[in-house]
Amino acid sequence: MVLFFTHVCRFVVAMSSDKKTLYKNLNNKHVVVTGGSSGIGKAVAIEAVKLGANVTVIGRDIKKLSSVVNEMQGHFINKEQKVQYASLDVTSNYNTIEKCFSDLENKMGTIFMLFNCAGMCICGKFEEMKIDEIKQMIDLNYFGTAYPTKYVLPKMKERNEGIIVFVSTEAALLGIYGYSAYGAAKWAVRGLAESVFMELVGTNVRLTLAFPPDTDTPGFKQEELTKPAETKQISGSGGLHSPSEVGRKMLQDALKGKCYSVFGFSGHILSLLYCGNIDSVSQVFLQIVTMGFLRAIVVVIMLSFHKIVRDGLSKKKKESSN
Ligand SMILES: NC(=O)C1=CN([C@@H]2O[C@H](COP(=O)(O)OP(=O)(O)OC[C@H]3O[C@@H](n4cnc5c(N)ncnc54)[C@H](OP(=O)(O)O)[C@@H]3O)[C@@H](O)[C@H]2O)C=CC1
Ligand SMILES: CCCCCCCCCCCCCCCC(=O)[C@@H](N)CO
Repeated sequence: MVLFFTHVCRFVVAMSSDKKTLYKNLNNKHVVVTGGSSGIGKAVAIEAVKLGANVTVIGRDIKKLSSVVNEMQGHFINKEQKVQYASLDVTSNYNTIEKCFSDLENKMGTIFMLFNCAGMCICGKFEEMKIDEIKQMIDLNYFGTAYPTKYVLPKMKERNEGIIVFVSTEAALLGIYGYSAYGAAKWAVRGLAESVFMELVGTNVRLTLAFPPDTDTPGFKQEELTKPAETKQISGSGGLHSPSEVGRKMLQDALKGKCYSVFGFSGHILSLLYCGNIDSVSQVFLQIVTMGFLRAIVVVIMLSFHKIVRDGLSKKKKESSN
C-alpha cells in the first residue's frame, strides 16, 4: 500500500513537471531581478548569469547590490556579458519605477525577463499587526510586483516575446495562521497572475507564478525572529529549502514557459488541488483524477494545523492562569 502510494506520488510529480525548455540560454538577453541582492533573487541572478544573460539586480542597499555584482562577474560565461545594479525602492510611485526601468533599458537593452523577487514577510496574528505593517505588506509584495510588470508588459507584448516571474508563496495556496497580512498580499499577486494569464493568450509573452515554501534566506532568518510558534510549526511542514535550489527551479520553469513553479512535494500537491490556469494536458488530467483524493488528504492536514492552533491557545491560557 505504502509502496503503491509512493509510486503514485512520484508519477504525479513527474507528470506535473514535464514541459520542454523554450529558451536554452540567455545570451545577449537582459534579465532584471528585483530583490536581486539577497536570498532567492540573488540565486536567480547568478543562475541567469550562468546562462549567459546580461543581468540587472535591483534593491535598496547599494552595499549588498555591489557585492552581488562582483559575485556575478565571477560567473560570466562569455566576454560580452554585462551586469549592473540599480538602487530603487519598488514601493515608490509609478513614475519613479518607470524612470528607473527606462534608464536600465537604455544602458543594457530591452528587458527580456523580469523576476519580481523583492518582497518580505512580517508575521503575526492580524489583530496584532501594526497598521503600517499591513500597508507595507501590500505596497512591497503587491505593488512592488505590479508596477515593474506594468512597465515591461506592453513592451513585451509589442515585441511578442518576454518572460515575467511573480514570486508568491505556498501560503497563497492555503491560508496559514500568522501569515494574514503577508498572505493577503501574496494572494493578490496570485490573483493578478491569473487574470494576466488570460490577457497573454495568443501572444508569446509568458508569465510564471512561483509558490516557494520556506527558503533559507537572510529574509527568512529575519522573519523567524518574530514568527509565532504556531506559524513555525505549520510552515515548517513544507520543509526548508535552499535559495539556490528554489532560484534554479524558478528560472528553469520560467524558461519552459510554465504558468506555475512549485517546489517539493507539498508544493506539487497543493498546486494540483488549488488549480488555476491550464499548464499542460497531463497536469489537467492529473487534477481531474486526483482532485477528490487530494482534497481529502489536505482536509486531514488542515485539521492537524487547526490542532496546532488549538494547542497554542490552551498553552497560552494555562500560562496566563499560572
Ligand atoms: N524565504 C522564504 O521562506 C520565502 C520567500 N518568499 C518570497 O520570495 C521573495 C524573496 O524573499 P527572500 O529571498 O527570502 O528575501 P530577502 O530578504 O533575503 O531578500 C529580499 C530582497 O528584496 C529587496 N527588497 C526588499 N524591500 C525592497 C524594496 N522596498 N525595494 C526594492 N527592493 C527591496 C532586498 O534588498 P534591500 O533590502 O536592499 O532593498 C533583497 O534584495 C520575497 O517576495 C518573499 O516574500 C516566498 C516564499 C518563501
Ligand atoms: C501531502 C499534502 C501536502 C500538503 C502540505 C501542506 C503544507 C503547507 C506548508 C505551507 C508552507 C508555507 C510556507 C510559506 C513560506 C513563506 O512565504 C514565508 N517563509 C515568507 O518568507
